[in-house]
Amino acid sequence: MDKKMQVLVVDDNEIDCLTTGSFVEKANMNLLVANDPYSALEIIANQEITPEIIVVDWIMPKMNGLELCQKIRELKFTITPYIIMVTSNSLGENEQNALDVGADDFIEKPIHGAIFISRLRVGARIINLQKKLLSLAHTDELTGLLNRRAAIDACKTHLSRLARTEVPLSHCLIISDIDFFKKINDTYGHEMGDRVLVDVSKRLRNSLRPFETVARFGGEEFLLYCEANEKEIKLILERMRKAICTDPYTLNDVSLNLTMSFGCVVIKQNDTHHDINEFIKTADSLLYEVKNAGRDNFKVATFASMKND
Ligand SMILES: Nc1nc2c(ncn2[C@@H]2O[C@H](COP(=O)(O)OP(=O)(O)OP(=O)(O)O)[C@@H](O)[C@H]2O)c(=O)[nH]1
Repeated sequence: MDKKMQVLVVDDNEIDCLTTGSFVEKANMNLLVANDPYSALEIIANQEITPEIIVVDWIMPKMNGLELCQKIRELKFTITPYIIMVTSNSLGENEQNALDVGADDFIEKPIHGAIFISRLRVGARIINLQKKLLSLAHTDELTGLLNRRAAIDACKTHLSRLARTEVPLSHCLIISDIDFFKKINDTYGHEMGDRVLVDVSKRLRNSLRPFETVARFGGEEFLLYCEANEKEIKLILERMRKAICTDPYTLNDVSLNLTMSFGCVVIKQNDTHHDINEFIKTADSLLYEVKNAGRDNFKVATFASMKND
């Protein structure tokens, strides 16, 4: 089931806030309340609960709704919130001003409950469309894994977390590639090749924890990112290698076995200022050492040791 839409109501008048809030709850949406624009900006900055629809009263002391709307539009969001401006001051010029500074909708006080709820639903439709687009832009259609662009974004997030942790930790970035994949396509056809890619994706995904990253990086190439030190990652990679090669891949009456090769760079806190592409390049060069040495194996090295090579 879809998660409830997060709606922030910003109004300095507590009674109006209660009335508007009751309509939000009637629309089966989750209500957040701010009695002044500064608290609203704090709630918006909170990473845990980003409001998706913001209902802003125009007339408020210190900062009015128009200014708040402008400030919100200067912020960066993954999903841009839908803003409904509310005012008792409904001259045509005001409506135009509100829309020009970035409001998506404009309604008059006193609020007509049923119409307001319908307008909240318009906002919810726009937010859901944005989510759908984002998911399409980030997902590999065949395997359902993150695609290359989303993988790079996810790695950047992991790296900035590593840079900020207080305990000494290390992370691992792995590039892995199915061995002789072209032969599978050539021998059994593209449909079997696709089936293999889907199955390999599942096996890789199941080998890491949910908060770690598994992405399809290219044709038969995958990027994985996890929290582990050198000793731990060797155990994880051996488990992964076995998960890939032990059970056969089947489609109709065809059943085949395959192997995979892995290059893994261990990243320490001191390395986090480097560009993500340097880590990817390093993992890739380790992968090609494995390919040249006969495949079906992994190679692990710290980023620092590879930089000094
Ligand atoms: N079925 C299928 N094949 C794909 C897809 N994307 C890429 N490929 C194929 O993957 C194959 C990759 O071949 P190569 O790069 O030569 O690699 P390989 O045969 O795995 O050889 P090594 O990596 O050296 O072990 C090519 O034949 C591509 O056409 C896809 O989405 N589906």
